[in-house]
Amino acid sequence: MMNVDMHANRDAESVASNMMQPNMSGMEHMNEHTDVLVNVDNLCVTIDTFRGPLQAVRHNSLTVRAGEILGIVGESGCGKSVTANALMGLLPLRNTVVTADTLMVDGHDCRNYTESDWNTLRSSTVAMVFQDPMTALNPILSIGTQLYEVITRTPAYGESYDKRAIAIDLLTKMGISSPEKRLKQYPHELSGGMRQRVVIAMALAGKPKLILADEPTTALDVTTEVQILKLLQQLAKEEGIGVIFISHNLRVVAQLCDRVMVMYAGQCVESGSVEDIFLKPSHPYTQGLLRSLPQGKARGELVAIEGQPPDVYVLPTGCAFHPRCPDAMNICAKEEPLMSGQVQHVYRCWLARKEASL
Ligand SMILES: Nc1ncnc2c1ncn2[C@@H]1O[C@H](COP(=O)(O)OP(=O)(O)OP(=O)(O)O)[C@@H](O)[C@H]1O
Repeated sequence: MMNVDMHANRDAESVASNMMQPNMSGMEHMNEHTDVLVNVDNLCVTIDTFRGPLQAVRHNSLTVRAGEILGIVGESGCGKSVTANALMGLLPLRNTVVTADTLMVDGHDCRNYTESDWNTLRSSTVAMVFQDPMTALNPILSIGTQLYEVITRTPAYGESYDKRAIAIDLLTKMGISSPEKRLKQYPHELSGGMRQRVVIAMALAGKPKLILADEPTTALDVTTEVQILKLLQQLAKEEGIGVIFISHNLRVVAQLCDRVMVMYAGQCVESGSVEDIFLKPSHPYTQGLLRSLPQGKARGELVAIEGQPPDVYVLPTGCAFHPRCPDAMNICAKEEPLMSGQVQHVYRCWLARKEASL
C-alpha cells in the first residue's frame, strides 16, 4: 500500500512516486480482464419526497470492467449511494424514477427491469458489502447456516458439492482463523473486522461478478481497514471481480481504486484513472477536496472548501459548484458546463473551454 501524500495539482510532481505503485498494478490486471460489467450512460434518478421531486442523480455515466475497482467520492448527500443503488436495482420503485440512455449490467439491458428481474440479476451477478456488517448478517443464525444458505441457492456450484468445504475454503480465503469453529459461531461472537470478513465471504459465496462496497471499512479500526482493503484488491485482481467502492475517505480511494469518479450535487464532475484524479485534478472541486487533506511529511496548511453543498431541491443555476468555486467566471452562474477532456479523464467545468481557447 502506498503512503498517500497529496495536495492539489500544484504538488503533483512531489507525490507522483508515492502514487504510482498501486495504480500500475491495477493497470496490469485491467489488461487481463477487460470485459465491461457495468455500462451506464446519462443516468438520472428523481426521488419523490414530501418536499417535492429531488434530483438525486443527474446525467451520470460510468463503466466498470471485470477486475477493476471504481471509487465514487464526494461530500455527504452528493448521490454516491443512489448512483450505485440504481445499478443494483436497490432503489424503491414506488417513489423513484430512474432513467438512462444505457443501463447495462453484465450484458443485460436493465432499463425497465421489474423487481423480480433485479432479484434474479442480483442473485446471479452482484453482491453488496455495506458499512455495518450486522445489517447483512442474521443475528440468530450461525455463520455456517448463513453461508450454506447462499451456497445452496447459487446455481454455479452445480448438482453435487460439499457446502461445508466451500464455506471453510471461503472463510480461509478471507483470512479467518479456525474456520471450522467460526461456522458454529453467531455474529455477536465475532469482532467487527471478523464480521465484515464473513460478510465478504458471504458475498463471494454467491460467485458475484460485481461487488458494491458502500463505506465497507468506515466502522473498522485502521489495521482491520487495511486488511479488508487488501482483501478487496486481491478479489478484484485474482478473481476478476469488478468493485464499486463508495467512500468519503480519499486516502483509502487512492490506495485501493483503479479509477475514480468525483461527484458533486448529484453529478459526476470529474472522472479518470486514480493518477489523473490525484496527480492532475482538473475540476476546482476535486482540487479543493485534495487540498483539504492533511499532508504527510510536509504538514502544509489544510484548506477546507468554503461554503456548504447546495440544497438539492434548489440547485444553483449554471454549474452547481460555482457559488463555492475559487475560479468561477461569469458564465459559470449562467450555463451548466458539459463534460470535457480526454475519454479516460473528463471533467465538467467551463475552465476547460477557457483553457482550450488560450
Ligand atoms: N429514499 C430516499 N428518500 C428521499 N431522499 C433520498 C432517499 N435516498 C437518498 N435521498 C437523497 O438523495 C440525495 C443523495 O443521497 P445519497 O445517499 O446518494 O448520498 P451520498 O453521497 O451517498 O451521501 P453519504 O455519503 O452521506 O452516504 C441526498 O440528498 C439524500 O438525502
